Amino acid sequence: SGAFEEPRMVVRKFLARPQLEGVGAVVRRSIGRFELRYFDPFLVLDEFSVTAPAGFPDHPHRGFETVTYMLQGAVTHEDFEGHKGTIGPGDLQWMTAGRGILHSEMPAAQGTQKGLQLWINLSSKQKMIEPRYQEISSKDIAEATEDGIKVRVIAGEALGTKSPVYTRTPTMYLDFTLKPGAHLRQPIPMSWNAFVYVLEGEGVFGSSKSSPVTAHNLLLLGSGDGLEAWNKSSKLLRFILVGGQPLGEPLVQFGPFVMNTQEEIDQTIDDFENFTNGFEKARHWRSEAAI
Ligand SMILES: Nc1ccc(F)c(C(=O)c2c[nH]c3ncc(Cl)cc23)c1F
Ligand SMILES: [Fe+3]
Repeated sequence: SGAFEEPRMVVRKFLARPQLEGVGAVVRRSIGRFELRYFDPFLVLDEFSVTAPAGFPDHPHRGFETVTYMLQGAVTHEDFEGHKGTIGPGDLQWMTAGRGILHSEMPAAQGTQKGLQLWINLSSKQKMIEPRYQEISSKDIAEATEDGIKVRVIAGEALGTKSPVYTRTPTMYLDFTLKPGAHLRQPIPMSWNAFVYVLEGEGVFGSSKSSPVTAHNLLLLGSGDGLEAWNKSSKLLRFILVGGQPLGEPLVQFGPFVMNTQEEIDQTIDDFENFTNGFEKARHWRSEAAI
């Protein structure tokens, strides 16, 4: 197929550096750090690394979705509704917190567990919906290969392959591995915000003349109808391409509470402290994994 009408170029690049999060866990936060507070509709992208006894003990969420994708090892999650499970290597958990979740996310095995957690904002109309989970095991994740390119379709569509994940905020989330010499052309809806996060190797993005980008770098893409990428190195290149339809709504965030007005945040804090409006079961619940 021909090149794009308007190929998206890299407009900003951030190297995500390790910082502490949870209890003793380390995350490389790219979106959500001071210099890149919100990239509508995305609130946080954490590349996390956690070794027991560290972890993410009991904490709440309201008003958005968390997408946990394991790269190595496994994490056990359990919430105040009694929903419990283990997300293993390559598995996906798409959690719609909606009106409220209280849960823990702890290492499920010895050694270092690594993965990505993306926070996607919900529209004002959807912020107080019932919590929902979409969980897909690694073997069931839609995958396609073509011309030295392998894609695992977490959300959206690529190389003619679609993910079953329902995205309340329209989102694409693609995990690409390019062999040396491979060249990718991936369409992206014109109106969506999109970024690349490099996981492994080094890649050339946007223009074939731009300089190679290495792991742990987040690339904000400018406007356009698609992304071109090249692997001009001798090693494998692995990166995620994520795009989403901007919500264009006011944002007021207080840690893991993300609403549209200060009043809604005050109400949320009140709900969490008084166990109301979706936090009822937070009154007596503690995770078994509590340290
Ligand atoms: N303090 C605090 C406050 C709010 C949180 F949501 C969290 C938290 O749970 C995480 C933040 N990044 C993450 N990456 C991966 C995983 Cl599995 C969990 C998290 C946390 F730790
Ligand atoms: Fe969480």
